[in-house]
Amino acid sequence: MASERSALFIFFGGTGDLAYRKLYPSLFNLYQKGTLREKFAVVGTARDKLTDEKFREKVQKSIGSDSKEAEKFISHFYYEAHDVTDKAHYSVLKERAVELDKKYKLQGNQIFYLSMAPNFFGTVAGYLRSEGLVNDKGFSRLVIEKPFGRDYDSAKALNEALAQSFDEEQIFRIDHYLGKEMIQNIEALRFGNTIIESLWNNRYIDNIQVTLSEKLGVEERASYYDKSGALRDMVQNHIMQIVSLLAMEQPVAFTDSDIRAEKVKALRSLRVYNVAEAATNFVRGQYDAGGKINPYREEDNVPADSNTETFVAGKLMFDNYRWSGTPFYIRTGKVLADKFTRVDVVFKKPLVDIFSFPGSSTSKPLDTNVLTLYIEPKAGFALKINAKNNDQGFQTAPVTMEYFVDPEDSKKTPEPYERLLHDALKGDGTNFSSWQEVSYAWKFVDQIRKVWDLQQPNFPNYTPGSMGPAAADELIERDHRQWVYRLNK
Ligand SMILES: NC(=O)C1=CN([C@@H]2O[C@H](COP(=O)(O)OP(=O)(O)OC[C@H]3O[C@@H](n4cnc5c(N)ncnc54)[C@H](OP(=O)(O)O)[C@@H]3O)[C@@H](O)[C@H]2O)C=CC1
Ligand SMILES: O=C1O[C@H](COP(=O)(O)O)[C@@H](O)[C@H](O)[C@H]1O
Repeated sequence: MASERSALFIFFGGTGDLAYRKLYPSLFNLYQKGTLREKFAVVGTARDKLTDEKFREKVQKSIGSDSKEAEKFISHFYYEAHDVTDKAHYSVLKERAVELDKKYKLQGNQIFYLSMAPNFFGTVAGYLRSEGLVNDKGFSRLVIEKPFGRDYDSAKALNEALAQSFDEEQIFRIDHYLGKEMIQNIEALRFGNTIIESLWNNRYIDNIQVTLSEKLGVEERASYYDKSGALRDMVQNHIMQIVSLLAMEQPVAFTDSDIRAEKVKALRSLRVYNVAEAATNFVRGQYDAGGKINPYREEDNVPADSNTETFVAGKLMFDNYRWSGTPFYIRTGKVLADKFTRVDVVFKKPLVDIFSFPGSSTSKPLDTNVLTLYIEPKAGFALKINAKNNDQGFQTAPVTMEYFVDPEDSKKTPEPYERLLHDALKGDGTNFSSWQEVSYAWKFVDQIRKVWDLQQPNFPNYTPGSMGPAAADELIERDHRQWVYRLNK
């Protein structure tokens, strides 16, 4: 059993899709594992008028269990109809908080989870402080969903608003990719293995490829997505976080402040493109019709002339000693060939290939060594190396050494939101984005956006089930390279 933690959770947006689909089931997992037991309470808030009983019924449905344990868990849930813009009503929340703190012996510990439209984040944070909900008896932490702004300026304004009420150590900016098992494994793999970290630089690595591929379209989130696009939705946060973990130097210690410091240093050395560079190094796409899929422009809540990108590919360059000259290629998109996330680390070939030489028929040229980190759906690593084939003669052939997490063990792997809620309870910010990380990521992404906003895209330009527009292949082929994951044409 895990050690028990005590806290009051107040969810703003407590009746929303994310709360029911991810947050309450994650809390239930923490309950089953003993992190939450007796000393916790949850207040769900939204404008809808629900009784505690009705809310508990909905939570029970969301956790998909009516066991005795589930019943006990749900008895810790309460509901308060609350419009976050109604300043006067925060006193009602405060009364509830005080009452529940006493009832469950919560020692003043509070987690305020903002799971609602981001335009409310500043308002809620301000009223939590001004109306006296934030106390200094225990801890008061603010967990914030994405998106954190829509460009650097709006993110900065939001951060300044939050900073008036909460210190940086109290703010936990969610990036659910940081809660994924194999993303967390990047640090273990790099800093736990001399054979990997000693080669982890521009002398041995030719390029790194990060692919976040989605099979589904925008589904019911189109009204949000159409104002965001893939660059803001996936690149500014998830991809920039993955890239910074891949690029950073070894932290002094495995602590949140040391890791964040190294990620920030890496992001500071990321080359921020000028207009011409941004136009050359980034491509965008929007899906057309294909199979049973309608074109993006015909999705519900998408304008018929939408120029929102549903695909991005780009090349990132770090100007530092470790990475100078080694590109990081990234891509992400909706309705692509499959749902998966992977990182391919492509090593340089030996300077001299003694097994094949012009005119020789003895061996094919050596293949490239590739280390693939499979993030999802399968979790593991594979290393492609050259070996002698099993023959009388002497020919080399690529073979793969691989490790995959056993599917049975995978089922026990905590969901990202479970890990992140657990970390927030512990006060561990390692797997949350710091303001500095967010700000450098926006500064980089803003330059791409600036160029794209000036030019009309030629949309739609890719077929569902493909790996994006032809321009994504051209981007990498121009450098005489190829995507490691590609479809047979
Ligand atoms: N859903 C998802 O898969 C993901 C969501 N996110 C982020 O999580 C956050 C929540 O998303 P999601 O759950 O999908 O959103 P929903 O639209 O499903 O839920 C919004 C919630 O906010 C409440 N709300 C809206 N206006 C007010 C108000 N003035 N006062 C009080 N409550 C209000 C709504 O209830 P009511 O209308 O009754 O007030 C509802 O509970 C967003 O920031 C989103 O970007 C991030 C990643 C994935
Ligand atoms: O943050 C987001 O992520 C999801 C993809 O997450 P995953 O864990 O399923 O890979 C994406 O669909 C969504 O558009 C975006 O907002």
